[in-house]
Amino acid sequence: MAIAGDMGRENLNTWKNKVNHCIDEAKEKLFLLSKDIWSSPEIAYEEKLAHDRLVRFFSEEKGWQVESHYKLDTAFRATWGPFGGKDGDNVVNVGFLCEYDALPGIGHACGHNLIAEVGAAAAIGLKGVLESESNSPVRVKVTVLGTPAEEDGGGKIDLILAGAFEGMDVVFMAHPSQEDAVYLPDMAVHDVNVKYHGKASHAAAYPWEGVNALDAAVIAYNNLSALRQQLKPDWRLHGIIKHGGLKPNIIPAYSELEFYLRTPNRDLSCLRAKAEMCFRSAAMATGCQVDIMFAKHEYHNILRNTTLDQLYEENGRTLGMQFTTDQNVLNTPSGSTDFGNVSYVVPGIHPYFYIGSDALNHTEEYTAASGAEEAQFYTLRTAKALAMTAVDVLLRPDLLKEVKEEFAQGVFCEQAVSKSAPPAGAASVPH
Ligand SMILES: NCCCC[C@H](NC(=O)CCN)C(=O)O
Repeated sequence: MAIAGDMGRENLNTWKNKVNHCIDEAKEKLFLLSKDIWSSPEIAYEEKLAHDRLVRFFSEEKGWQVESHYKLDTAFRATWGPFGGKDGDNVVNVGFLCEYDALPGIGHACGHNLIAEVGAAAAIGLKGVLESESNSPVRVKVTVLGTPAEEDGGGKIDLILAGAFEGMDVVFMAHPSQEDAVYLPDMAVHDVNVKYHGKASHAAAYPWEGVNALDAAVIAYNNLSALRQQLKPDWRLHGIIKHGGLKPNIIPAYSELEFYLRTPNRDLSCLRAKAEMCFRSAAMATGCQVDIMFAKHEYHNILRNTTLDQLYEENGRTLGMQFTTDQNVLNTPSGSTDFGNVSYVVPGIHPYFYIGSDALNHTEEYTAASGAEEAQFYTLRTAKALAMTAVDVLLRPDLLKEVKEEFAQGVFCEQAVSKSAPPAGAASVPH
C-alpha cells in the first residue's frame, strides 16, 4: 500500500508514536474516567452518571464540541475538527464509539467502562497527533459517539435510525475479552419476552379451579430445551424464568420468560418461528393466554472488514499484542453486539482485547478485573492500536477507498443471501 504524497513510512511512524505519546500523557485522567463509570454501574438506557461523566470529560478537553443527551437521553456526541488538508477538501470523519452500560446485579461484568475508556483514549490520541502535525494531507473530523444500551435494547440501532452515523467514514471500538482477537464471530440476536396469563386458586383446597401460568412457563422452557438438540451447532437459544409465581399455595396466575435467540447471520426468521411454536404450544397445553413480544430491535452479526482488521493486527503487533490463534476461540460464537448493525451502515472494526485476567465475561470476577489497575495497560494499548489504524486510513492514499469497497461488497453479498432465504413465519419452518 502506498503512503500519502510526500509522507513516507517514517512520517507514518512519527504520527503513530505521537498518538501513543498523547494517550500515555492522558493515562491518569483516562483511568479516573473509567473507574468512575465502573464505580456506579447503570443498566441499559439508565446510564445517567456515565453519560454525565463522559460529557464532563470531553467538555474539559480543549477543542471538542460536546452534545449531551444526543438523540437519546443517555447518548452523547463529541466532535473535533475539521482540521488539516485544504479548504474544500472532502472531510474524512473518523468515529470512535463508547459503551458504558452495565449488567443488572453484577455491575461492569462485561467491562463497558473500559470500552468507554478505549473510545475516549483513541479519540484523544488521534486529535493530539493531528493538532501537533500541522501538515495533515487530509481534512479530518473526529467524532466520539456515546452509545448506550448494548446489553439490552440496542442503543446503536436507535442512533442509526436517528441518523447519528450519517457522514461517518469509518468507525472503531473494542471490547474486553480473555484474549486479543481482531475479530470474533458475534451473532445476530433477537430477544423475546413471553407472558402467560392463567388463573389463581388455592393450590390445595381447589386446584382444579386454577390455570397454572408457571406450568406454561416450565413447559415452554422444556420445549425449547428439546428444540435445542435439533438446532445447528452454532445457533444459540437460552433464557430465564423472570416471574414464576408468588407462593406455593397460590396457583400462579402469571409467569414471564425472557429468551435470546441467536444465529450466526442476520436471518433469524427460522429460529424465531420454531421458538414461537414452543411458546404457543405451552399455552395450549395449560389453557393460559400468551403474549409473545419480540424486542423492538434485532442485532445483526458483524460484517467483517478485513482491510481494517489487517491494519489493526499489524499495529497491535508492534505494540506487543499476541493475537490468539486458538481456532476454538476464533470460530466459536462470542455473543452479540449492536455494533453488528453499525457494521452494515459504516465500515468498522470491533476487536476484542485481553484485560490482564482469565476471568470470563458476565461474572463477578470479570467485574473486579474491569475495575483493576492491571487492565489499564491493555486498555490503553488497545486504544493506541485503534488510533494507529485510523492514522493508516488517513495517511495511506486509496486505503479508505479499499475499506469502503470491501464494505460495499460485503453489504451487497449479505443482502443477496437474505433475499434468497425463505420468508419468515411458521409455515416456512423446516422439519
Ligand atoms: N439483548 C441481547 C444483547 C446481548 C448482548 C451481549 N453482549 C455481549 O456479551 C458483548 C460481547 N459480544 C450478549 O451477547 O449477550
